[in-house]
Amino acid sequence: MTAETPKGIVVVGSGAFGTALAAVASASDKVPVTLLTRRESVVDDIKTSGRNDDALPDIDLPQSLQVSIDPSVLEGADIVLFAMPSQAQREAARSLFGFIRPGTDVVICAKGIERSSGRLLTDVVAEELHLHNVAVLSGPGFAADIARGLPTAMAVAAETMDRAAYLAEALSSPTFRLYPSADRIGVQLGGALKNVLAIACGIVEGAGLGDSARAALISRGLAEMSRLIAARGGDAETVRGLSGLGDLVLTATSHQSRNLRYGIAIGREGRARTETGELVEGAFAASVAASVAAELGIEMPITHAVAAIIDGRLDVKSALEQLMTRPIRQE
Ligand SMILES: NC(=O)C1=CN([C@@H]2O[C@H](COP(=O)(O)OP(=O)(O)OC[C@H]3O[C@@H](n4cnc5c(N)ncnc54)[C@H](OP(=O)(O)O)[C@@H]3O)[C@@H](O)[C@H]2O)C=CC1
Ligand SMILES: O=C(CO)COP(=O)(O)O
Repeated sequence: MTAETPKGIVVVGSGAFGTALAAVASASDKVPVTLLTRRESVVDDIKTSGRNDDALPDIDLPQSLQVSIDPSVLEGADIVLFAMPSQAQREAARSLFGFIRPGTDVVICAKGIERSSGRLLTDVVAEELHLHNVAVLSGPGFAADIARGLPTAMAVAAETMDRAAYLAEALSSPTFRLYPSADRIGVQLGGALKNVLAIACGIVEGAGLGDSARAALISRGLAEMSRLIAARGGDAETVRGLSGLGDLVLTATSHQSRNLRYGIAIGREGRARTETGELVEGAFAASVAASVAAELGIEMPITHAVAAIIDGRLDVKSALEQLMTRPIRQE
């Protein structure tokens, strides 16, 4: 482990996850933490009530947490967490480029793939910020649980294991434990693909297809994840970890998950809804993951079925028939 300690952490994005990460990082009082928001109302709420009720209702935030609307706070940070939705990461990086110092550790805290290009978010943000040390934090943990101080463990992957260990040490607290990894591809694709599979599990639940079908989806879904991770140059073993199996089990079974709830609504109605009503990362990831898999010649039948249902090309009944009548293969 490294003896280096950060001087300041800024979390960009005052939604549920950004607020939770800022809360847990400042609760340990190791280093000054600022939540950077775009909304004056969030600054007012946190300063007057000590809460961000829009994002995390009824959760008291640590008094030491600072909040600002001024991007120049980034100039004093050596660790910056990017906690906005996947499809907003490029735009956020572009708009903040002039404020982030060279050498800053930027950590992506979103679960997705760029929809327009199929690229990993670490590559997208590195390109916009002209940085190479862009890391990713992912794994099982609902924002409300993290902010309440319930025990949570996630993975943080960086360019080197040393850098990941430094970030894990800097961002962990007695209730939030980070495991370092050098597999940015595996950790990132695990986080993005588990959302697609959580939608599939929701469809199964909503359509009343039973718990046995859910278990089959989790298991075969993991096989899809590991194939794509390996084909993109990651370590297929990463899928057994927090950002693969861990997060898939959480989001495929907990009704706190927006992806699962979206899938349940589809399963009940028999076809996709055009409006998700809240952020559903898997609805963005499904078709791009299916296209990337097709380009690489990787079989991902569950991902393809979810993409086709969401795009309105297939109803739930036909998707199930297609999946169940595929040629029998060795597991
Ligand atoms: N919620 C959870 O339990 C968890 C979420 N995640 C991941 O975290 C990511 C964010 O999710 P979550 O926090 O739930 O989403 P929310 O919908 O709660 O919040 C998203 C936030 O992103 C901000 N935002 C959007 N675009 C930009 C931008 N260009 N620059 C700065 N801020 C921006 C919005 O700010 P504004 O209000 O100003 O519009 C909003 O506050 C997702 O990828 C999700 O998968 C990961 C683990 C747990
Ligand atoms: O990623 C999450 C928990 O690990 C949050 O899941 P949802 O985005 O489905 O709510």
